[in-house]
Amino acid sequence: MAISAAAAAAAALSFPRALPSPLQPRRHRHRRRSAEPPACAHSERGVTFDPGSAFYRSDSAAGRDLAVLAATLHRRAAGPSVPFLCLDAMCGCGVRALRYLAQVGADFVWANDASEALRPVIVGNLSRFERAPDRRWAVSHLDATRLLSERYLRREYFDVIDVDSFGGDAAYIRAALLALRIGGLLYLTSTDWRSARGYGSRSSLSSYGAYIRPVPYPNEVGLRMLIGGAAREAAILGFHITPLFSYYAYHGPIFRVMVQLHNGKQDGISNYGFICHCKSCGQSRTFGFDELGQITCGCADKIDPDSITVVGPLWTGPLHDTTFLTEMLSLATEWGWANTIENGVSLEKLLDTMIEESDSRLPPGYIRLDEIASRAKVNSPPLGTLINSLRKEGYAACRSHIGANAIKTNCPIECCLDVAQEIRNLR
Ligand SMILES: C[S@@+](CC[C@H](N)C(=O)[O-])C[C@H]1O[C@@H](n2cnc3c(N)ncnc32)[C@H](O)[C@@H]1O
Repeated sequence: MAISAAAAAAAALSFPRALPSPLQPRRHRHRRRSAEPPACAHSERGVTFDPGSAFYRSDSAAGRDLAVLAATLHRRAAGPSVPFLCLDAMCGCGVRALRYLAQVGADFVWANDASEALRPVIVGNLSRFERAPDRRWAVSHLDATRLLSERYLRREYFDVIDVDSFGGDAAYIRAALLALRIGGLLYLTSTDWRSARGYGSRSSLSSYGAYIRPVPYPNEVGLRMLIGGAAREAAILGFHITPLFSYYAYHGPIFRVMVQLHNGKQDGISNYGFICHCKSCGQSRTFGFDELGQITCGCADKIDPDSITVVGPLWTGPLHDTTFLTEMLSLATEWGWANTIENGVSLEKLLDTMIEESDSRLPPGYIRLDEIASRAKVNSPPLGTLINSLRKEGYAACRSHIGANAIKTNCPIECCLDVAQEIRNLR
């Protein structure tokens, strides 16, 4: 493919020249903003921009809020001595790049989108916020893999890399991990719901190395497939990752995971294995690689091989980091973002549910109330009552931010059905 003059110029950019001094992050005293936002401006948490002709979904604002909160916490933890660098690898109109600049206070933000036609929109949005000579941003129009690989070869690493492609991000994970600083955050997005729901088992196998078949909690499987793909790529490179949060949004639908990169290969990959769901009894279990030959269900119908569905390998550990999410909620509260409802999402409610889901005692998957009701042959028990009853019995139980009318619990299914029947008998 011919390289345009703009692409060649962007490829030649590097941090030391783009930053005033690589060792002295600027204090951002001279921000220039236009007094008048354009007539067609959109706004997210007070930051105005023009989506122009770019692909832009206002519904995805909550996903961007979560990224900004996480990046800000990471920036605070990194301290001011090292420049904080963000890459929005597929920026569309540049809304994420803009928010990393304006809200995270990054020292430098690189906004890239393969489409050169978007240049006026991206540059317009960023330069309305900050113009030369003080500007802390650069715009390029390269294929994301090429940009990430070039930064890696120049040993110029980012603290946050945001990859928001159409479809799945699998093709970019390895290059993104290479261009990330150790300890840095990688925000991955997938809209590949066909793979997550098991309608494209061969496609999920080639993209994420996971053979996915339909199970009753496909959207959680979609998140676990994405984290598992990142865990496998990190292991290949001699690193490992941990998920800070995982977020499924109904619109799209969209799967987003924020993972942190750590140095050092683990012995094998922790929390990486298989989920087995039994259609006969409704129970799910996880299995590691060394239990592969023993995958079965303890229920009476185990003789029916068709009743068992195995998916994986994928991430079988917690979907989120409790401490990190708790800090995100505090920051959202500090900034006044927590108790507002934007595009139908309350960040407080969402983060509260995610914090509950992060309990390490909870296994993968969730059970829908209608399934409990039909197996227990009772009317659907109220969600809150069922959760409280299970907790009283000593089990971990909570709502799922993924399945609206479902619970996550470590209570075995038969016991869960007994509890549901007791609730109904008491009414
Ligand atoms: C889902 S949109 C990005 C939306 C944007 N991140 C937001 O939050 O509004 C995906 C963008 O990726 C760009 N794109 C697709 N493939 C790319 C590639 N290989 N490298 C760089 N950009 C790419 C498209 O031009 C498109 O603007």
